[in-house]
Amino acid sequence: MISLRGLTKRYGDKLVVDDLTLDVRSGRVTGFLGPNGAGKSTTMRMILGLDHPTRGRALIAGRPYADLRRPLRAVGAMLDARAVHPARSGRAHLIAQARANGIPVRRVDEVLETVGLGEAARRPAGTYSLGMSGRLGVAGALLGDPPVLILDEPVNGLDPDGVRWIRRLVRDRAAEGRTVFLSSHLMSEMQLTADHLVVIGRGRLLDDTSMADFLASASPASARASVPDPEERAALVRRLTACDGVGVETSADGTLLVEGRTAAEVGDLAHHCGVRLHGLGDVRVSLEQAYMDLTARSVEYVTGGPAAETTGPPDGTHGRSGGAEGDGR
Ligand SMILES: Nc1ncnc2c1ncn2[C@@H]1O[C@H](COP(=O)(O)OP(=O)(O)OP(=O)(O)O)[C@@H](O)[C@H]1O
Repeated sequence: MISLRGLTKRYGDKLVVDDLTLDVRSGRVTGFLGPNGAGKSTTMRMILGLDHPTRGRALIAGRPYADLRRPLRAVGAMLDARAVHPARSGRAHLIAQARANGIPVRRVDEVLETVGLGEAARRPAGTYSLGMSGRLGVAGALLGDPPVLILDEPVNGLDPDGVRWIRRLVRDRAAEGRTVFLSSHLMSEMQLTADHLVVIGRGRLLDDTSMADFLASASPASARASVPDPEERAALVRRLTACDGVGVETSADGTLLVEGRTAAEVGDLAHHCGVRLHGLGDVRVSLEQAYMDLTARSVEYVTGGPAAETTGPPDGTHGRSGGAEGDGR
C-alpha cells in the first residue's frame, strides 16, 4: 500500500501538490488522473523519494522510500521512459540497476523477455523508439518483482498490442494482490484498466473512488430501448413520460433514449404494458465525459481559450452533468 498524508509540494510561490491524503490500496489498479500540470508526476516523484515534500509524508508499506533497504524489491517505477543513457544497451541499463539492488542477472533477461525486448536488448537504448523505451522502463519496474508498481503514462508511445499488453500486465499484478498506481491521459484505456481512481486538479484531491461509483455518480440512470411497433412505441413513451423525472428522446429508427430510468425499469414497464422490445440496455457515461465534467474547473492549460480561474471545490464535491454515451466497461 502507498499512503499519502498531507502531502504538499511548493515550488517557489506555486503550490503544486496541496495537502493530499489518501491510500493507494493493494489488490487493485488505481488510476491517477488530472489535467496537465495537476501535480501527478510531482506526487509520484515524492513517493519515490526523488523530490522532498514541503509538508506531509508519502509512505510505501508504511515506510518512506529512503528507508527501503532494497528499493527495487519494494517498489518498481517508471516515471520517464527516456531517462536512460543513450549509449548504454537496454540490458546493460538493467544490469546496473539489478546489481545495485542485489538482483541476479538472469532476472534481467527474464524481464527483457517479459516486455518483448529480448532481441533489442543489446542495442544502445538511444536507438529505441518511444514504445521500446517504455517497454524498457516497465522492465526496470518489474526487475525486483516488487509488491508495488508506480507507472507514469506507461502506454505513452505503445502500439495497440503494447497497450493491451500493459493492461493485462497491470491487471494480473493487481490480481496477485500487488499495488498498482498508474497515470494516463488515455481515458478509454483507463476505463478498461483501473478499478479505482484518484483524481487531482491543481494539486488538490478531487475524487478518490471506485471506477463504478465514479461513472455512476457522473450521470443519472438512462437506458436505450428499441421498439419495432410504432403504436407500442407511442404507448410506452406515454407511460414513461407520465412519470416525474423521466425524459424520452425518439430517434429516426424508433430507438428510445430514456433518461431517468434503468434498462431493468424500462424492461419491466414494457413487459407490464405488453410492449415488445428488440434492444434494451443501460447507457453508461464514458470515463472521459465523467472526468471532463469533474475537472472542467481545474484545468490550467486550456486548448483554444484562457484557463479557468477557479480551482476545484475544496471539499471534493462537484456538480457533474451526465449525458454522454460511453462504451461502459
Ligand atoms: N522542478 C520543478 N520546478 C518548478 N516547477 C515544477 C518542477 N516540477 C514540476 N513543476 C511544476 O509543477 C506543476 C505540476 O507538474 P507535474 O509534472 O507534477 O504535473 P502532471 O500532473 O504530471 O502534468 P502532465 O499531465 O502534464 O504530465 C507544473 O506546473 C510544473 O510546471
